[in-house]
Amino acid sequence: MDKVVVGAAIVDGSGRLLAAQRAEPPELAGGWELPGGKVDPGEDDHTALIRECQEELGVLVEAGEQVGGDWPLTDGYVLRVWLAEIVEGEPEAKEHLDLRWLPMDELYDVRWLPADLPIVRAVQGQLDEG
Ligand SMILES: Nc1nc2c([nH]c(=O)n2[C@H]2C[C@H](O)[C@@H](COP(=O)(O)OP(=O)(O)OP(=O)(O)O)O2)c(=O)[nH]1
Repeated sequence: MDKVVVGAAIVDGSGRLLAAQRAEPPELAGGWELPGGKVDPGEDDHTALIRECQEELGVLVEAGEQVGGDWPLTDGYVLRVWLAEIVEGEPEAKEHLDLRWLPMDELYDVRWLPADLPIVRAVQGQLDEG
């Protein structure tokens, strides 16, 4: 079975998407991603999503619609992504190099990790649909 990474497409009240810049490993450092991480053994996806946002950003999020299905990553991992909004706290880069709130017309101004590009396009499409 595929191993699962969960990611949060966190959107604020102005329709901006939160992008986070990876600090490690060296081959991914500097690239931008959606906050999230690996689902622990025995943990469900939703719990992992909430936990990772708490650990990485110090915020409580509420998950909404899923964005697509299983997005392929390397090494037998898949990435599952949900739209999310912050219900408590201000995001801080606790584990990332930097954070940026990207308005929809600046979505591609950061160097997204390769796996994330189609996901960001899907997020944009889903937000456009309303
Ligand atoms: N969180 C996240 N990971 C992504 C994205 N795109 C992408 O290719 N990945 C890859 C990078 C990593 O190889 C893997 C996630 O691992 P991670 O290092 O964030 O997981 P983790 O926080 O649980 O940390 P660890 O247990 O490996 O220390 O998925 C994304 O948008 N968000």
